[in-house]
Amino acid sequence: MKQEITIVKIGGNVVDDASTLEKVLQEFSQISGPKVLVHGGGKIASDLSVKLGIQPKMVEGRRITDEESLKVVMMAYGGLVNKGIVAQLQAMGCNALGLTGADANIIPAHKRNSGEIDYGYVGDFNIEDIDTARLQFLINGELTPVFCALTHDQQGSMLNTNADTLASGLAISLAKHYHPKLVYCFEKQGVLLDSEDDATLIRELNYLHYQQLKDDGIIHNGMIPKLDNAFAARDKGVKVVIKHALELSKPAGTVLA
Ligand SMILES: Nc1ncnc2c1ncn2[C@@H]1O[C@H](COP(=O)(O)OP(=O)(O)O)[C@@H](O)[C@H]1O
Ligand SMILES: CC(=O)N[C@@H](CCC(=O)OP(=O)(O)O)C(=O)O
Repeated sequence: MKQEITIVKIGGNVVDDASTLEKVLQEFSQISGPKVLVHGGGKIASDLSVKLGIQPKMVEGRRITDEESLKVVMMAYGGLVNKGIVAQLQAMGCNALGLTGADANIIPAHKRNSGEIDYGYVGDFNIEDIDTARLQFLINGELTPVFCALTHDQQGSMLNTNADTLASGLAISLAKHYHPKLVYCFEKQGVLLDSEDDATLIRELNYLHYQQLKDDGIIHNGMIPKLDNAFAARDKGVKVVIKHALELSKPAGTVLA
C-alpha cells in the first residue's frame, strides 16, 4: 500500500513576508506523514540583484540567468532563503534538510537550449532522472527535504530552475513510491475569476475551463506556467490544490479536476 506524501510549494511573495512565512512553516511542520517543501524566492533574488547593481531580466516569467545572476540566485535561494527556512523548521521540531538538486545528485539537469531566447544558466530536467530512491531514503530516515529552485548541469555548474516546475517534477517522480498531493501556496485564495478579488475563487478547475480562462485573459502572468506545471502533475495522478499560504491546513483553494 502506497503512503500519501505532501509536496508543498511556497512562492516568492510568501517567502518574502516574514510573518506569513512563519505561519505557513508552522502549519507545514504539523503535517503528518512524509512531506517535502519546495520554495521560490524570485522576489528576494530580484531585490538582492538590484542592490548588487545587476538589473534583473525576466522573459515570460523566467529569469535570464547570466553568470552574475547565477551567483545572485545561488546566494539567495541556496543560502539566504533555504537556510533560513531550514533553521525555522528545526525550531518547530521538523527535521528539515536543505537541498538543491545538485545535493546527492537528486535532480540532474541540463542547460536550456531552446532556440530564440538564451536564458543562460537556466536548467531543465527529465522527470525520469530524478533520484526518487535517494529521496525516499532521506524521507525514511525521518528527514524533511526542503528544495530551493536550483539544479545542476552535472559538469560543475549550478542552474536556476523555476520552483513550480521543480515541485511538479518531484511530485510526479514520487508517484512511483507514494500517493502524492501537491499544494501550491501563494498570496491569493487560489485561481480566481478576477485576479484582484479573492471572493471570486474557482473551487474546481478542469483543463478545458483553464484553456478558456487563459484565452479570455482571466488567467494570466505567473498563473499560466503554474497551472501548466500543475496540470502536468494532475495528468500523472497527482492530487493538486492551489491555495493561500495561510490556508495550508484547511480544505480551501482551487482543486484541479
Ligand atoms: N486568475 C488568476 N487567479 C489568481 N492569480 C492570478 C490569476 N491570473 C494571474 N494571477 C497572478 O499570478 C500570480 C501567481 O504567479 P507567481 O507570481 O508566478 O506565483 P508564485 O509567487 O507562487 O511563484 C498571482 O500573484 C496573481 O497576480
Ligand atoms: C528560471 C527561473 O525563472 N527561476 C526562478 C526561480 C525562483 C522561483 O521560481 O521563485 P518563485 O516561486 O518565487 O517565482 C527565478 O529565478 O525567478
